[in-house]
Amino acid sequence: MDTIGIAVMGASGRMGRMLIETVNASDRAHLVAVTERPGHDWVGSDLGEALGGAASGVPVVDDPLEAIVKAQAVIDFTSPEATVAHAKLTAQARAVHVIGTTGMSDADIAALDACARHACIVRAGNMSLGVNLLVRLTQQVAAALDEDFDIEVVEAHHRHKVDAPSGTALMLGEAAAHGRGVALADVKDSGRDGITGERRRGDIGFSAIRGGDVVGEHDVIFAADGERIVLRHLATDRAIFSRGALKAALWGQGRAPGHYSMMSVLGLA
Ligand SMILES: NC(=O)C1=CN([C@@H]2O[C@H](COP(=O)(O)OP(=O)(O)OC[C@H]3O[C@@H](n4cnc5c(N)ncnc54)[C@H](OP(=O)(O)O)[C@@H]3O)[C@@H](O)[C@H]2O)C=CC1
Ligand SMILES: O=C(O)C1=N[C@H](C(=O)O)C[C@H](O)C1
Repeated sequence: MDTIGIAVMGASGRMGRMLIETVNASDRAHLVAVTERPGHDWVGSDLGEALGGAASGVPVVDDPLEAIVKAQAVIDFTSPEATVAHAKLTAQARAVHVIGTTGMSDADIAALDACARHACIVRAGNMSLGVNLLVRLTQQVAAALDEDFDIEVVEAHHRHKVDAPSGTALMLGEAAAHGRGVALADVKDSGRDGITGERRRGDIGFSAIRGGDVVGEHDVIFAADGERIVLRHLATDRAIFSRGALKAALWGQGRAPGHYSMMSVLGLA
């Protein structure tokens, strides 16, 4: 069977390392190059040796274009700034761009939309099957309940995470808002502190916990007088994200240009 060539951006990161393991274990894909920032210790090395093992023949480069031109799919869990820069190059190369990076601004997303006119982008704040199913369930529950049920999204992550609310929490909030037929921007309440006043009816609240090595935990709470429904996802292994990303890279092959989500990849759209 033919395998597709993958470039992993940000190879030494928590997700970069996980993606390398997942691609190396796959019989449907192989690594062609990986990137790191200019000045990083690994740049100029063989990836296998950088990881402390045998030579792999896969170079670690600091020029994203050098990696992208070799690849049929680029998997990118880096930073918003880097991801937008990569998207422009990936669109020129007409490669599939799988984006897991979170913390994107509206301007970043508009830039990705422009790139998606030329190439297939699959982007999701969470690439796991379980979370994407939870997104669908959240929308259904929100649609079935009225505003007597207050919706709160609570998330927990490791101490190194730099953005809040998490990309997943925002996906869940969007799904709840969609189920209710409102725009999240109109009802979003994040970062409560001090004398906040009473909760506004219909708001969707967000709380973020940061600590230790928590991989990712999300609760969607529907709280009414006398009862509460809690929908929960617990991630215990980053492989759930990298397996989803590889699935998206394969799904995107030969796909028309567009800005797709994991819901399409998983058949949940
Ligand atoms: N959608 C999903 O399913 C998931 C999404 N994520 C998201 O993925 C992103 C990364 O998470 P995580 O792996 O934990 O973070 P890390 O900080 O561990 O990894 C990010 C890596 O990207 C590198 N990087 C940054 N800019 C560049 C650049 N210009 N060129 C090459 N490499 C670059 C970083 O290098 P340096 O350290 O030098 O800055 C680092 O090695 C986050 O936005 C996170 O929220 C995480 C898990 C699942
Ligand atoms: O930064 C992380 O680690 C994670 N980020 C994603 C998010 O922002 O939701 C997905 C997952 O929860 C892990």
